[in-house]
Order: sequence, then structure tokens, then C-alpha cells
Amino acid sequence: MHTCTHCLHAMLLKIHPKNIFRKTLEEYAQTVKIAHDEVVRATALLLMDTERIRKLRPEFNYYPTCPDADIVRQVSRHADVSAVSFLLIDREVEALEVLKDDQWFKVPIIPHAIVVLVGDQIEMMSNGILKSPEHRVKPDLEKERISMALFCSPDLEKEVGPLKALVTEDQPPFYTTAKSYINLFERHYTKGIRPITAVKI
Ligand SMILES: O=C(O)CCC(=O)C(=O)O
Ligand SMILES: [Fe+2]
Repeated sequence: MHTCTHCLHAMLLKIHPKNIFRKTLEEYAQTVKIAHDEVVRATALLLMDTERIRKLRPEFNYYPTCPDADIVRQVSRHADVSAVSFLLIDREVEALEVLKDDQWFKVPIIPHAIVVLVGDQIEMMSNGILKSPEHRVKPDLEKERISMALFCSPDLEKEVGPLKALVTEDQPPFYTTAKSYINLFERHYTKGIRPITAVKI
């Protein structure tokens, strides 16, 4: 049976916790952690906070050939609720698109490259200096596609909000602080609202 929501998120790790693939995934996650620290460091302003972004959540996406591309495209438009996301996209099927200035741009496939996306929590911490882009997957009608995301976030109990160093008299906070920010996702996503609107001042 095919349903479009079913296309999106298959959590293989949960289904196969002892799978041999788990070891490979753990090694990959260790490597991505190094890349993660580099990315956060490269955003200099966040240097003091690298320790806070420590949670890694893998997610596997499988997109079967889809008879109703328009529905899936609408369902999948979102920004990530992570701090930073690392995406391994399909080697053959170009389908990821990012919204910039109200225009959708295809993300090109570059062999062995990892796509790095700023998530909502970095947008909040940077007080809006870095933006979390909306993106979507435009499924291919003829070819199935897979991708794998590693979402990096602070611990749920950590308060996330604009860093003090980035809030001044001239630059007030544009976001409130929030704990468990990722929990806002379900509530808003189903209504088609970006969760970040809930923390914008
Ligand atoms: O499949 C992709 O290329 C992107 C998936 C995605 O945006 C996500 O899992 O948050
Ligand atoms: Fe995403």
C-alpha cells in the first residue's frame, strides 16, 4: 500500500536496532560531529556555545515513486527544528529544493558532499543573523530516492534563545527563549505553520 505521508520518514534504526548498519552509522555520526564543530566554529559568533549542541538524531527518508507529487511537495515543505542538519542526499535523483527570496532552487548533487542546513535553533541563537531555510523534496515520478539526515540539537532541557552577546540596545532579541524547541514541530507542522513563528517576538 502506498500513502504519501508514508513516503517521508522511515526510522530504520528503531525498526532494526541491532542492524549491522548501526555500526557504520555510529562511525559516520562521529565524523559528522567533527564536521559539526567546524561548522559551528565557522559561524564564530556561536563559538562559546558549541558544547550546547550535542544531540544527534538520525533520520532516513525513503521516497517511493509517487503518483501524487503535488501532495507530497506540500507536505514536505519545512525548515529543520535542529540547530544544524547534515544531509546525505541521493546520488542520482536530484529532488531537494531550498527556498530563497520566494524562489525554489534545486540543490545540486555533488558526489560525496554533505549538505549542511542551518536549523531553527541556530536562527534563534544567532538572533536572526543566520536563517533556517525552508526546503522541500520534489519527488520523482519514475525513480525512488533515499536520503539520510543527522539533526544536531542542544539537549531538550537547555534553554535556547538569542545569545547574550548578540543582544544589545540597538539589537533587541527577536526571539524568546524556549526549552524542548523540537517539540513545537508536530503541533505547528500539521497546521502548515513554521514553529519558529511561535518564538518570534
Ligand atoms: O530528503 C531530503 O533530501 C531532505 C529531507 C529533509 O529535509 C528532512 O529530513 O528534514
Ligand atoms: Fe529538512
